[in-house]
Amino acid sequence: MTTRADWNAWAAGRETPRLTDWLREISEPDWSATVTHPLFDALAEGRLPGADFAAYMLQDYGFVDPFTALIGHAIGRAPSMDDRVVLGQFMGMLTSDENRTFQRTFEAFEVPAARREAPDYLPETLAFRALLRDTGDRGDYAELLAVLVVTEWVYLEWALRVTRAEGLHPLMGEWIDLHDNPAFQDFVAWLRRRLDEEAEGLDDVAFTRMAERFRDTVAKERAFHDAVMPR
Ligand SMILES: Cc1ncc(CO)c(N)n1
Repeated sequence: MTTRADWNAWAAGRETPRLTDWLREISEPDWSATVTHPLFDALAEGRLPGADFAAYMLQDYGFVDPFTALIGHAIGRAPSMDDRVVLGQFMGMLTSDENRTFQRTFEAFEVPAARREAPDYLPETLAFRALLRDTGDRGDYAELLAVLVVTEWVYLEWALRVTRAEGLHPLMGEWIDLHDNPAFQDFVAWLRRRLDEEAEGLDDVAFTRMAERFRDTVAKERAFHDAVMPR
């Protein structure tokens, strides 16, 4: 399912095959389950209680920490200054605007300092953190890109998909804005293009490792959002 031969067979039957389209397809049904997750509809339609939004954001901040480190690894392992510039600019946004959205959310919904400092991470959050750390420590550049393509493309897709309620809480609106704005769309397009390119030069073992990493990341996305969905 994840070999270069599988990809070649898939590509042979298509006019304009893209590696990242194939990766997405072999990651079903988890991909679509994440993009269409009811958590995002509840959030956008103003049906997610503030305390549940804050609880989700607290778990997600546990994602963002090793995710930021992973981008650092990607900047270090990138083959060119061009790539470092794009990744560095994304890192800048993440550690300024996005980081402040988290801080303001914790303040607005009165997450106690003790919970912010020592969050009770769900098993699914811990599993995602472990994947991000492992990829950051051991992954080659294509694997790092695979994780980035999943995490950012999935967020772009749900953010473009949802319908916002009028009078939505500004912080929930901000969370959507961070993931559907034109600069973010450009970044996701760049990530996809770079992974499409980098995969061409991989040997068979590295290719499968990259594709497995992509599928595993999608599975982690689905499990994380299932776990943070209030029931
Ligand atoms: C779990 C998760 N995946 C992706 C993103 C987007 O970076 C996020 N904030 N959280």
